[in-house]
Amino acid sequence: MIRLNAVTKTYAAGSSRSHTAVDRVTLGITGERITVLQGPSGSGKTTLLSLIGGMARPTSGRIFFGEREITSLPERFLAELRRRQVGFVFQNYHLIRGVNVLENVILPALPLGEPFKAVRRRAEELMAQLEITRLATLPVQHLSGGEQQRVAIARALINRPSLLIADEPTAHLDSDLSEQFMAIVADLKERGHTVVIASHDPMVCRHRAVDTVVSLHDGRLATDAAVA
Ligand SMILES: Nc1ncnc2c1ncn2[C@@H]1O[C@H](COP(=O)(O)OP(=O)(O)OP(=O)(O)O)[C@@H](O)[C@H]1O
Repeated sequence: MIRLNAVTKTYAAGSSRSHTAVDRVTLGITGERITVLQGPSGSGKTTLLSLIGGMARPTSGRIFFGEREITSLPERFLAELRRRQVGFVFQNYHLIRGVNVLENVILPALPLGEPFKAVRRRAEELMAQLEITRLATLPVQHLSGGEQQRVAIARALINRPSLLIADEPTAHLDSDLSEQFMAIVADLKERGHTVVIASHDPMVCRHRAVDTVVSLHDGRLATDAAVA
């Protein structure tokens, strides 16, 4: 479903602060699978996720989303692709402060014009699965880190994205909720979605639903091992 061909991302290219975060990575992420990116802090996991999800452009190399090359698509097309096809769970959540939990979950669905009742029902189902129903009317800034993380997960799933990207999604969850997150993504996979997770969490890397673990070191791919 997603192919990266010799993709490099250099921040501040051409300046004295230039830093290559992703270095000539060639990677195929096939549909209906869960892929985990692992690697030490600073190895380029977040940068690689943002390239895969069309949030960042490579300095060189080519990226294909399905049959479509997205390497140099104009921003408005990339934004449309992200809105319709990609759900993101960011490391620091990116929730909208001053807006309650239910509204945060529902907001990404509004520009797509689906009947509000259907969106609300789906939001309520996701919130029940993630055990945040009782928080629905609270402003997000009143929540703990783990609660905010679960809101971010529900929000990422509201548009039923074909690709879910999650950056350290279990970092603030206890083991039960981490298992719950993995059960949700395993279910997404069964329903034909593709999931890419960056994680240090051994439970995530070894989870039975994970198909592929990709290791990054200094922006380079180290291994691409199938998980039994
Ligand atoms: N916007 C930026 N400008 C300059 N350098 C950056 C930028 N974003 C990331 N980097 C650098 O690129 C390298 C890779 O960062 P990245 O966040 O992709 O790593 P990571 O593996 O996700 O790390 P962590 O596990 O700590 O989140 C790091 O050395 C980081 O300092």
